[in-house]
Amino acid sequence: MNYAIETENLSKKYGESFALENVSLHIPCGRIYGLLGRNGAGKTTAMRLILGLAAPTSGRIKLFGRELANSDQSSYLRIGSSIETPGFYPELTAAENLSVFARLRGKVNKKAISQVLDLVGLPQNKKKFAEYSLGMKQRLALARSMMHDPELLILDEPTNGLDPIGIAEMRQLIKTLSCECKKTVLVSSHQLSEIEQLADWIGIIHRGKLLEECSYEELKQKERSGVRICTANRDRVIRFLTEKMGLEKCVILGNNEIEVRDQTCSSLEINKRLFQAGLEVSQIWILHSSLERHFQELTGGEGIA
Ligand SMILES: Nc1ncnc2c1ncn2[C@@H]1O[C@H](COP(=O)(O)OP(=O)(O)OP(=O)(O)O)[C@@H](O)[C@H]1O
Repeated sequence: MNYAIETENLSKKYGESFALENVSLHIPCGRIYGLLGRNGAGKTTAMRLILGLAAPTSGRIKLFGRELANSDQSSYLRIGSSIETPGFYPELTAAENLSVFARLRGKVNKKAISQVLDLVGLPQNKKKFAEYSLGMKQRLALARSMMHDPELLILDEPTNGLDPIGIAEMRQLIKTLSCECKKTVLVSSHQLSEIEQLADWIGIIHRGKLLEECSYEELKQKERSGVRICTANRDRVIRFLTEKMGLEKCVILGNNEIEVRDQTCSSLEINKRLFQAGLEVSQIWILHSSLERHFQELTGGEGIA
């Protein structure tokens, strides 16, 4: 597989603390890669290191298959990014703002500005940036990162602060950029549902460490089901399940609740055996585990968002 970005044991220390510790990322070309983690997990730090905005403490970064070397910054020209809160001039319109940033890059292509504003769905009118809604500001930030038609987009929490409709629109826009414009996208979020609906590849980062990296399909396979039992005889039921039925993965959830994560036995069978043993069950139901629980397990119970 070809990777747009590869990092090898990338670490960043601030004082004595690791913001990022031995993180090896693999972002496949042409895909949407979601970097998922709680606030402070290290997502922005990873992106800043990849973009050369901060120097790693140790580790290596490859962009488009080439090791980043101080003398050669050409790979950065192939990247567009929107990281942290991008600054715009409040008294200028969207097109005027983009024109200023284009000038900083060396050339102003009015057609490209107009095209990119169309692409992100921003009207080309006299409205000033100061009068923009948050959603429009986010779109303009995306437009700015796209102006030079980069192959790779690095977007730090692009849906932050947006309402549900704005989130859905931004998601659709990113998908269009990937599917129709063939861009590689690295996008971060602390929202599990967001990444779940957007990304083809997912990296889960927690306290500076990459806990898991896999395709969306692989992650989906980790969803598993179980059986939840509500009973006043919790301790007797759990003894029966483990000793008499040989079910190993039984977890106490509360005073009256048990979860059987062992999938060797159906809920029907469990119910029947408990009934035959005279153990009263007030409720029993099949549980389809969500990815959220998988993450909770990965992060030692903390969950994602
Ligand atoms: N310049 C800095 N100096 C000191 N500590 C920093 C600096 N930048 C980040 N950190 C610390 O590194 C850790 C990771 O921060 P980072 O911003 O990368 O997390 P994040 O996953 O992007 O979080 P958020 O979703 O809140 O933006 C945090 O503990 C943060 O306080």
